[in-house]
Amino acid sequence: MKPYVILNAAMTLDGKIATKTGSSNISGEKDLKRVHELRREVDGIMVGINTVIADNPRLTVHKIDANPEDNPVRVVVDSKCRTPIAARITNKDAKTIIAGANDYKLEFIVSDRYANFTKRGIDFFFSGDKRVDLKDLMNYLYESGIKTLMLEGGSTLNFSMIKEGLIDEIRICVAPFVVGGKDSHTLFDGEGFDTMDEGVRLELFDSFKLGDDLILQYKVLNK
Ligand SMILES: NC(=O)C1=CN([C@@H]2O[C@H](COP(=O)(O)OP(=O)(O)OC[C@H]3O[C@@H](n4cnc5c(N)ncnc54)[C@H](O)[C@@H]3O)[C@@H](O)[C@H]2O)C=CC1
Ligand SMILES: Nc1nc(O)c(N)c(N[C@@H]2O[C@H](COP(=O)(O)O)[C@@H](O)[C@H]2O)n1
Repeated sequence: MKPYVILNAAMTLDGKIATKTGSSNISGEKDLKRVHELRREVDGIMVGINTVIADNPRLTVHKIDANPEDNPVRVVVDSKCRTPIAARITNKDAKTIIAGANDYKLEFIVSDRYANFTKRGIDFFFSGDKRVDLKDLMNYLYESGIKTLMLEGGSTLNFSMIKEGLIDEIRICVAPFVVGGKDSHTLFDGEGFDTMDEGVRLELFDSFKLGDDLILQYKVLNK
């Protein structure tokens, strides 16, 4: 079993979610409110470790009125358990689960870092050898009560999740500017598919303007 997974992201018209320097302020104010309403609705919110390092996100509901119990469980996909102890996702605002890979587990669980994390109430889940096994992780999250999960990037995790058939819905804010750059992050990076035929098919079910931005909402078809 797996949670219902909604990928939400903001990109420029040319498909970039961050520049090569990590600059990623893309959404307008109205879109950020939409994002936080979605955060309030879901049980969990998941990002890759590079997003934690680049953005130091809170991953809580903080741009609209909310109670602490509205915050989703925060999940970081972090094979080598590199999450900085001072990262905001380790604070007490919400529960946090760090998903690591088995090859790095033994060394990590005897470290002071592990003791510090567990003292802060952070939970760990290990699966896969060198990389987190995302199917296993989805099953674990579902069994832990996370029935709806918002995926908030970045590009590498987005691609692994869609390749594994784990994304059900995609909600994209397209902002009216371009930044270019072959080293910028796009909505899906990873290794990519070789041919267009292998591409994951989507069905647009809603689109609307929000402030200056355009919101596109798709169902994922061939999972
Ligand atoms: N505009 C937007 O909506 C958003 C933009 N971003 C941007 O995305 C950038 C970060 O993206 P990325 O560098 O691609 O990193 P990422 O955040 O996708 O993290 C990828 C890392 O996760 C780990 N990982 C472990 N198991 C994995 C698996 N099975 N599959 C994939 N990854 C696995 C690996 O260490 C991998 O390098 C940042 O600059 C951030 O600002 C991130 C979220 C939203
Ligand atoms: N929807 C959206 N629009 C943007 O313009 C963004 N840069 C992001 N980024 C995601 O939101 C995280 C920051 O969350 P907090 O406000 O700190 O809680 C960031 O890490 C990305 O996952 N999203």
